[in-house]
Amino acid sequence: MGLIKKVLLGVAIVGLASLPHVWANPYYIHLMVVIGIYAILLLGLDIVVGYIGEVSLGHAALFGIGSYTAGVLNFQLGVPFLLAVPASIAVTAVFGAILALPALRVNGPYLAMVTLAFGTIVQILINEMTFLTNGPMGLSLRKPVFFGHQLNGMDYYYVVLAALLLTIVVVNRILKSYLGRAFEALRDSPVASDCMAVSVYRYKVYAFVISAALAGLAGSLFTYSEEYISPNTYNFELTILFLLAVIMGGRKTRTGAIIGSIIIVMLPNWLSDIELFRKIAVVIAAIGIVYVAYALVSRKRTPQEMILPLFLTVGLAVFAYWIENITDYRLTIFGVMILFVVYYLPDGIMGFLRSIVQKFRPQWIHHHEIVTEVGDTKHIWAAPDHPLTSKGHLLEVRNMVMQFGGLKALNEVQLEIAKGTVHGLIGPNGSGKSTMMNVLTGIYKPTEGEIEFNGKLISGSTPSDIASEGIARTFQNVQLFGEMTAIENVLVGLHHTYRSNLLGIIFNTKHYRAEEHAARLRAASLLKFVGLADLANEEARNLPYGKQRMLEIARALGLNPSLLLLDEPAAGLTAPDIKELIVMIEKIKEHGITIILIEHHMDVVMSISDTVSVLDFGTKIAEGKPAEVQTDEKVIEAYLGGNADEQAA
Ligand SMILES: Nc1ncnc2c1ncn2[C@@H]1O[C@H](COP(=O)(O)OP(=O)(O)OP(=O)(O)O)[C@@H](O)[C@H]1O
Repeated sequence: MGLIKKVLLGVAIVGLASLPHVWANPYYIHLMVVIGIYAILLLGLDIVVGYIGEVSLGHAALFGIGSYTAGVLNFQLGVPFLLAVPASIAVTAVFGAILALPALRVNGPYLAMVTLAFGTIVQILINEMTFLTNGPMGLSLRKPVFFGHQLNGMDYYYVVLAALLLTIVVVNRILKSYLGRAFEALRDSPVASDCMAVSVYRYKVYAFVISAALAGLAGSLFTYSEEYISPNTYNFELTILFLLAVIMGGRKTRTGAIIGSIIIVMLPNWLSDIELFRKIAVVIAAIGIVYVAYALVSRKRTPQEMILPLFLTVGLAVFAYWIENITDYRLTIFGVMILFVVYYLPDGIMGFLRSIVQKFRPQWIHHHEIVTEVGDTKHIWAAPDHPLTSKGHLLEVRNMVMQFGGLKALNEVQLEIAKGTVHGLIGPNGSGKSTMMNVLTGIYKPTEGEIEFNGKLISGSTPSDIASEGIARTFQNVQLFGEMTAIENVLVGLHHTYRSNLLGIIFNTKHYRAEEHAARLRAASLLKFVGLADLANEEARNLPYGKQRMLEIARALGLNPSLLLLDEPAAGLTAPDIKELIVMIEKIKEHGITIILIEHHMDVVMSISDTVSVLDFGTKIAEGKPAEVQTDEKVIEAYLGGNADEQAA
């Protein structure tokens, strides 16, 4: 953490700690407690929404489970606060897992539906299980007692503040660790994550369970704050409110969660005082005018695009002075504000503020964490996780058939790849090369046939299991983790080198720090190997196309593969870059890594391949040394049958 951030954090903590004394009104102290509690939940919800990119409509229910676990334990069994809270966290995490395990097999709208159904069921159960929950009558309890001292509202504020600060530290550590990188990676490119041995499904479930645990913590704190809980609180509206808070605050930021929480707790209050609402509306109109002026002057938006935001913000101010009673319009105003944020601030308030700060910030303040490790040639290579035990070929593909409807993209293909060789795979467009890559890496399940790798049958295994066996790949249409930096992309490739568990990350143990340091050193070395040392801290999506291809190779090497599949690595490269690529492939081979190379640049394939196989219409038509294949009549015919010039270009 930079010095400026540390100072700001220190000031914020001192400010928050002194707030209840400055503002010693019990009503406001209670509001601040609720803000803190919701912020804890939102920090967790952001892991699901912001990081893994899924929508959960079940978080109010998880919040309710946390609340009721603490409530029931205290009310029915007299369990003290310090035991009830961890129990709530654990119970909610278990419910999170029960929800996530089946639900996360589906995506998008289906996941939203499943979580919505979960929310409804939980609310009904709380209502119906009167023997435990007291049904609609609810449960009453008192604030916790610490060492014989009954806490009052102000004491409890400090309990929640401590829980919030602790949550921020824990969430920050998780999101900066290899777990957080896995979450981000699977959102940016699920297929590449799986092929880097980061199972999309498994890490989505982890993210959901961590998020549920935080909902449990928030729920249990809420029970003690309100001293009374009833089923109606944990309804659909609350779930929507939580989602809107994350979206309005801004995803992938801790500050965004706090801003979102302040908005959803305070908005009903702001909207109940007409004078206050008028002041806020004028401020919003002023911000709207400044933003519109800025967007027009910097030519970022057209005047047509700016009409609506100008109309909405200025209209809100006019409306504020026009109405006399605000209560009837509360929901409408809330809706309009949400529309505005969703349309015009898609990255939320924090995203908007950050984009402004980024423009004016000095060079030395960085958005991403800056990596200072310097690459070193001795850290590039590591022994494969699975030593080569098989005496025969490294890879054998037997009678492979891959059928899409009536089309056989691969038809009874046999392929043998000898250890330590570069095996070229060529063929006209649509001949089945990429399909073969996808079958080998488990993205497609073959219709018929077997694949044996290092003496083990891998056909039918999942992509992440196949990657863990030591098969790495690059993609024809580059599949990087766009919002992550170059070094973070390579660190995802090194995911398999971590052994520390969640506790190791949370407590930042020596062992975990050593693992992280070793991985970073190796990632920096791999970047140096592919010529990207200077671009380590650049977001992958901002790299030129040729560099993105190089980054994919570095990321794939991070997996310590025994077999590397390169799918058109020279596409989009300039002539000097292609020369460097050839040298690089030779170096990779020198280190004992076997390579399958799909390439349309014939000069590349022919100069570095030991063996070349040729596919045409899903069938292998020739195989041999490059010189033999080049003069094979069937091959010449296959290429001339297509567009020979185009193919050989
Ligand atoms: N998911 C899919 N669904 C249906 N058809 C597919 C699918 N994937 C590939 N195909 C078809 O299979 C055939 C082989 O495609 P494939 O992409 O493997 O060829 P290729 O040799 O890699 O071509 P290129 O050099 O253009 O990348 C094509 O006819 C393609 O349309």
